[in-house]
Amino acid sequence: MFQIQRYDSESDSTPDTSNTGNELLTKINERVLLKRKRSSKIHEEKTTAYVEVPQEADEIQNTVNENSDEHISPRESDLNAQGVDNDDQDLQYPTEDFEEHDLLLALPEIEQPEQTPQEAAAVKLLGIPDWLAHPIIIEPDVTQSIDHPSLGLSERLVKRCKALGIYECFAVQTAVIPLLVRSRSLSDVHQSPGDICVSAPTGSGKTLAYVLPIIEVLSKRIVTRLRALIILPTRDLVIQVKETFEAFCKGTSLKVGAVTGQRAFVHDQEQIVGDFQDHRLGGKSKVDILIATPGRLIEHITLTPNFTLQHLRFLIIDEADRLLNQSYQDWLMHVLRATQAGITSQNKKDIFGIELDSFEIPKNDPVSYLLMENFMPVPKTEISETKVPTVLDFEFIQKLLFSATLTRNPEKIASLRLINPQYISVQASDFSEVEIKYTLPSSLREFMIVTSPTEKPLVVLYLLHNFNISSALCFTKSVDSAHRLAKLIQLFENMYAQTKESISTHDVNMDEAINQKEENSVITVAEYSSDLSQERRKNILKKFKRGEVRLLICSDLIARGMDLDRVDTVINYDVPVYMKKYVHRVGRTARAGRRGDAYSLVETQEANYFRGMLSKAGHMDKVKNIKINSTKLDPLKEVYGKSMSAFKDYMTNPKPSVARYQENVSNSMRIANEIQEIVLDDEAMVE
Ligand SMILES: Nc1ncnc2c1ncn2[C@@H]1O[C@H](COP(=O)(O)OP(=O)(O)OP(=O)(O)O)[C@@H](O)[C@H]1O
Repeated sequence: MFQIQRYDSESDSTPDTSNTGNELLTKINERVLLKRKRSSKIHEEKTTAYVEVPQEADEIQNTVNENSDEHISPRESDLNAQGVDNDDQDLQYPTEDFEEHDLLLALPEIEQPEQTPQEAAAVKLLGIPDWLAHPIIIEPDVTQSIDHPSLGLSERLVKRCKALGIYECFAVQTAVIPLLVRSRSLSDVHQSPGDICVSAPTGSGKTLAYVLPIIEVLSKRIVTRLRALIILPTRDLVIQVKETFEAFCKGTSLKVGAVTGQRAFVHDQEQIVGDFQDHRLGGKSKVDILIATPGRLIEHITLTPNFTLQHLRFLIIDEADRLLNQSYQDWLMHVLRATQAGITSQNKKDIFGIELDSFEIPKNDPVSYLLMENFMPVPKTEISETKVPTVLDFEFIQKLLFSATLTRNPEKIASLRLINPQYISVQASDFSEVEIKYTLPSSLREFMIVTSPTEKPLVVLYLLHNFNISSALCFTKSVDSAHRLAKLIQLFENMYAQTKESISTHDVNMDEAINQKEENSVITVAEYSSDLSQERRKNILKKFKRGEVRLLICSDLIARGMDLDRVDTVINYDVPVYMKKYVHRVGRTARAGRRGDAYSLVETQEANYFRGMLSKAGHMDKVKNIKINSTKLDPLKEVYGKSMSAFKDYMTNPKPSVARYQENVSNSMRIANEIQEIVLDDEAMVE
């Protein structure tokens, strides 16, 4: 065994030639150096082939090449003579380079310069920040009685919860509610309340985890100001969350508003701002809590006079990973800027055209706590207690991110400028790193059925008629397929109903079947997609919730966040290409601890990909393979054949309403394709 010795400039000046260790070390160093030189030369050649080299650099390069002989290092010629690394012989280097590199060889002892804060921040950005890498793990079965003092909920709110059937807090609520309610009474007003990222499975109760504490904290307020803003990706979700807030706000004076692109802009304005002639930022807010989609929100920030986010106490980004992946993601920058309060918001002048007074100071909300505090001692309210005017204005806003598949992309997280963040993750503590990303409800059973494309509708019908399904969602890959499948199943059910009434299948009247209303079917089916008006969608959801519609055939519009508590089964008619989408779709069942089943119909050629996707997510062993023997489908085949003919008839001989539908389909297909591309991009970024 030879000894490795320190090699430094001093020992180099007085080399001990008798020391074989040092000789070896010298050789090693020189070989390393030659290799390094070779690779840098190769790299140089590669780069010069593509990159325009500045003239100066070109000249240096030429000089080196012209005088190459003079630049052969003495040590290199020695090595050449010894036959070491013959393949390096064609390389020649300037001597100065050797000297420069000598100190960096085999046993370097270089003093590391201290990282500047900027460098440290940049390094941090490259990897997952520590707080995100080490979540606070909450076991899914942790619960707490709703009136337990640790939650800090008032008697009034506890009573309201009980009236609405909430007696215990779920795990995510047990963890998050005390953090938010307690921060209200922090005695140290110089400390920011701290932002929170929450990842918890679908249906685990994330909505109430922010609804209850927001109501609790804000119900102490005296004047109406916009203090809580909840941002969601779709209109349907905005409506759903608004309804939840309204239900729990009952009995308080809190006012809840919602803005989406659904209604006229002026209607929105009238709903949220009392007076937009007289400039008093926020002074005339009509709402305490606003729920919005990002697009319409930005419109209000830019175009609605007196609409301000300066009073915000809570900023909630629900379905955060979806929102942060939106292609029009700069909404976030606008929102964060708009939250900047008072005299530091000079930049708002340029961005939003804020009016300035004669001293070049932006005209402020005359009752803004922050502004008044600059001139006089102002009484603190419970709500303003935690507000800390600091260099970064948005520090006194508590930001909360919620998702079942929270992004761990550091760049996205950085864009939120989180302050003292905590990451709370609801999952079994023995879960692996992969599973942290995709935690599914434990009450969910998952199955896959490998089948041919032509048998898929029959398999759906077989499941519906044999698997004791009372309320199901069936996901297709596009709006168009949702419509076609819904029509086909409706026709089948109408004909099936007729055969049930013991009319011979030969007597089935196709026209009658086509015109029959869905109520006459054995299983009532409806389509739910972005093709339908908001009003129609609302009605369909109502019917579904009442049990009047048993099967909803839908596009991915409903895949995220929608809470339909009756759903006992999810069918993936077309399997999703991304795991994230799979998680959200199957998460429409098995909610709030109830049981639920998910069936994925996988076409033979998709099977490998689908299995690969599940294995990559560490989820393969959770999905059971079931086989449906073709003979089991036989009893359905006769009626199915007839309904198929009726369906073809329906598609090829368009009645006026069908013609309208076909026109709609081609329009919506075009739009859907465009959207699909954006969505695919977004999802791909996440995967
Ligand atoms: N403490 C509770 N007790 C009983 N039911 C609850 C409780 N908390 C929430 N729920 C119910 O559980 C269902 C799912 O809740 P919620 O929609 O908030 O889930 P989620 O975690 O947001 O799911 P997703 O990720 O799919 O959006 C809702 O119907 C809700 O009313």
